[in-house]
Amino acid sequence: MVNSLVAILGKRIAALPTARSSAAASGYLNRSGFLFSTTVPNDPDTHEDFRPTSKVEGSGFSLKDIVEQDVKENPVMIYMKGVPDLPRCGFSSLAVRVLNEYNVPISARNILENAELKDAVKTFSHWPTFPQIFIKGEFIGGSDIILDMHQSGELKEKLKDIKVEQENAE
Ligand SMILES: N[C@@H](CCC(=O)N[C@@H](CS)C(=O)NCC(=O)O)C(=O)O
Ligand code: FES
Repeated sequence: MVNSLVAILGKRIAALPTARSSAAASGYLNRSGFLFSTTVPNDPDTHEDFRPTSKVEGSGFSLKDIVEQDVKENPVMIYMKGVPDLPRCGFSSLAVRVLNEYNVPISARNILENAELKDAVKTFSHWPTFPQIFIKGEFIGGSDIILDMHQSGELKEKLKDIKVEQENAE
């Protein structure tokens, strides 16, 4: 699905790459903070090529489609201020620190880089603030909720099978 969408969107989707990280794997983010595969080279020019539109230019895809794909394809997806290695807000930083307690890949987009993406995420989740965390396609909430779930043990339970998938993949 990712590959087919990338093929369809061509260069434009290159400006909306996805980033994956985990406590175990890093070196994943371009400067824009948009999500991209760890195998895609860091391209500092990428974000300058991005011109926000409700439809991704040259395709029938909207930013909502991108968000839908993000949360479907990435078991742990966080929309945040800044990037996991350099959060630009204490709330986003807290959420990343909590998620980094688990051995799971974290995919992220920096909503500070794109106001339309930010609005699209808010509309999609019906949640007004960031960070926003999705696990296995389910909207979880922000930093307060993820911290509560961490402390109660609920997060460990929710991420358990993601960890297993990772271990099996190795
Ligand atoms: N209590 C919230 C804290 C998050 C929060 O209040 N975020 C604010 C400040 S960073 C926000 O995203 N405001 C809306 C905006 O910046 O568009 C949580 O649990 O995530
Ligand atoms: S950017 Fe000010 S509280 Fe998050």
